[in-house]
Amino acid sequence: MPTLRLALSQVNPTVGDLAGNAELVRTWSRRAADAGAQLVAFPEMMLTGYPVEDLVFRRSFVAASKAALEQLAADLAADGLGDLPVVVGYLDADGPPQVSGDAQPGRGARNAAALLHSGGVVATYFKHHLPNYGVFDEDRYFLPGDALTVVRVGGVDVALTICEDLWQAGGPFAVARQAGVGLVVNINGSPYELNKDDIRLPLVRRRAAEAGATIAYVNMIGGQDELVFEGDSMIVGADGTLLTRAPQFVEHLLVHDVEVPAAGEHGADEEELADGMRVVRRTVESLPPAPTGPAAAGGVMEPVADEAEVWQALVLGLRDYVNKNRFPSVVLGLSGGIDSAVVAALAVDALGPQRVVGVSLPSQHSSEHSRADAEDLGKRTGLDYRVEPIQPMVDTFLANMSLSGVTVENLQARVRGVILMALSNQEGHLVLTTGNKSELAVGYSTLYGDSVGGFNPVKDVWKTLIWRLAKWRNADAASRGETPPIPESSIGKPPSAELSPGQLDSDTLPDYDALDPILIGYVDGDLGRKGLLESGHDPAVVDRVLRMVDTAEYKRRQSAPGTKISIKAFGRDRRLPITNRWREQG
Ligand SMILES: Nc1ncnc2c1ncn2[C@@H]1O[C@H](COP(=O)(O)OP(=O)(O)OC[C@H]2O[C@@H]([n+]3cccc(C(=O)O)c3)[C@H](O)[C@@H]2O)[C@@H](O)[C@H]1O
Ligand SMILES: Nc1ncnc2c1ncn2[C@@H]1O[C@H](COP(=O)(O)OP(=O)(O)OP(=O)(O)O)[C@@H](O)[C@H]1O
Ligand SMILES: NC(=O)CC[C@H](N)C(=O)O
Repeated sequence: MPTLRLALSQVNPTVGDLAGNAELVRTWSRRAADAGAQLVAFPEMMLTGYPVEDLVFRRSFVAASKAALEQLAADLAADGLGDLPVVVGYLDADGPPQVSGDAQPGRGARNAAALLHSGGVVATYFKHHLPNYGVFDEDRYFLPGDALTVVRVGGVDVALTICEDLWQAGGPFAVARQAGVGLVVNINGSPYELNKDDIRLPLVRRRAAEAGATIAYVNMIGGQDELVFEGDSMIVGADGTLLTRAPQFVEHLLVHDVEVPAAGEHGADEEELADGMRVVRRTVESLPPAPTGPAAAGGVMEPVADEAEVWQALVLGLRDYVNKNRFPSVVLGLSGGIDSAVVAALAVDALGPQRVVGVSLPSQHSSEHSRADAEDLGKRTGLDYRVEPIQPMVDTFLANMSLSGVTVENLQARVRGVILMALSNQEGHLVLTTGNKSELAVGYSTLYGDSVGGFNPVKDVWKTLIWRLAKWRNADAASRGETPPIPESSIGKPPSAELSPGQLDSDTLPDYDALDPILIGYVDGDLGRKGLLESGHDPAVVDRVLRMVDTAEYKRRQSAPGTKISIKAFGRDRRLPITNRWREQG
């Protein structure tokens, strides 16, 4: 059987940066060539970044993507890489003009892959299965392709496929079997969700069986607004053997020698096969010489603990949001509580302590331990720690307006928000907001107060998971002989907003140990009241919690973006009307 040395480039593109992304392809193709690769693959929509959303409707953007692809092919040849087949994702269009005012906006646009060789585009493939659920809206943007592209590379038939093609049975992988291909390259923009890697491997195995071929799966890494991509690139043999698997959340060149059956008789250039799909065949004439030595061992990355995985996802999501939007630094309020402590530790891991400003904003209700814990966090992490007392400003409001009760509670949170935004305007920091998913679910935050900010690293993290993350991060530091970043007393103390004397979260909310399972069932699991009661929850608590969730939609709709880590994050994953009289019954 012929052996082909594959290189999968698990890289971090930036949406809209066509020149920068093309440069990444050139750099990583050079690395692949230096490693002796005979075919290198890059992720879905590599040239444009992913997802590009309504940029698809910009004719100028589509034209720029196509031009960048042609230019890239020429540049690779000029770099001396003309012999190396390079598979790269990009945005194409072969339909009528795209204007968002059209009856069918975006029709004609294609989520495409190209194989570049000898200075040109040898073959293109258009994604067949378009995901249109959860965070994906690809029916809004793209037309599905109806042809499987098969390229003969060094005596092996290689089929090109894109992400969702792998998630559905039938279509390209079934056609690949009929076409007798030896290898299917699948390029991805598959966003992270906790435990998705456990689904991905069996899925790739199923498709290997369906196609009767080796599968080379390459996924991007990096943050893009609310999504973070983890990589998890891998190669699985036709018999389901996991041959190699890349680490998550880091750029990586996965190089592996695969033995693939030699291609048979060359079929017709175009023929109709199963599922109404055609096969289009192309040939790459020359290849880099077969490598003399073995490929450096790619290895098989073992899964890590859930907390470690989520921590890495949150760090990368935050780092890329800050850096790709070109913020020099971030600022957040440090209350001495667990949420702001975890966000500060994430920010320090993402950006380094010199790019994180933490501000203690004490009022007359702030306890001594809160101030001390905030200061202790500052010392442990080395961030830029500051103190800005808010009581004089709150008192000025109260001297000029007659306010009482919750209004005064919210006033304190809002004065803090004003101060953080002032520091942002004055010094250029991005404000991080710290509300966890449980608080967002029940609306336990002050609009334009503690919810103020441009990005929320823990938006999709349930409160009970916040505690687990804090404990894991501290233990991880201790195991390396480092100072744990989060003060133990911030982890142990009962949660409190400290907006009125002796206030505790438990005055208003059920304990988080009782609250979170109900919220997880209702939000992540889409259970109704009946389903929640069948799961054994107290009916009175369920009714109270569901009401809080339903009536807090207006707060969530105005909330800052934050990294998705769960199966259903607030935002695009869960779209509900704000004006809504429907309440769960019986
Ligand atoms: N449907 C709708 N569409 C648009 N806006 C709507 C609305 N319904 C109310 N509103 C507006 O929202 C206002 C009420 O919201 P808001 O001003 O936020 O105030 P509200 O939700 O009444 O109070 C905030 C609660 O969060 C607690 N809190 C605050 C800060 C931090 C923490 C924490 O521990 O993390 C907890 C605080 O103790 C208090 O119980 C209304 O006065 C109205 O202006
Ligand atoms: N005294 C304070 N000094 C600085 N920031 C504060 C202070 N109090 C609240 N904040 C900010 O407002 C956010 C909401 O905090 P709050 O104490 O009201 O409840 P929380 O959701 O339990 O958060 P945490 O666990 O961080 O205390 C905090 O995470 C912090 O960013
Ligand atoms: N870009 C895509 O087609 C992604 C869809 C796929 N179900 C995934 O999450 O991996």
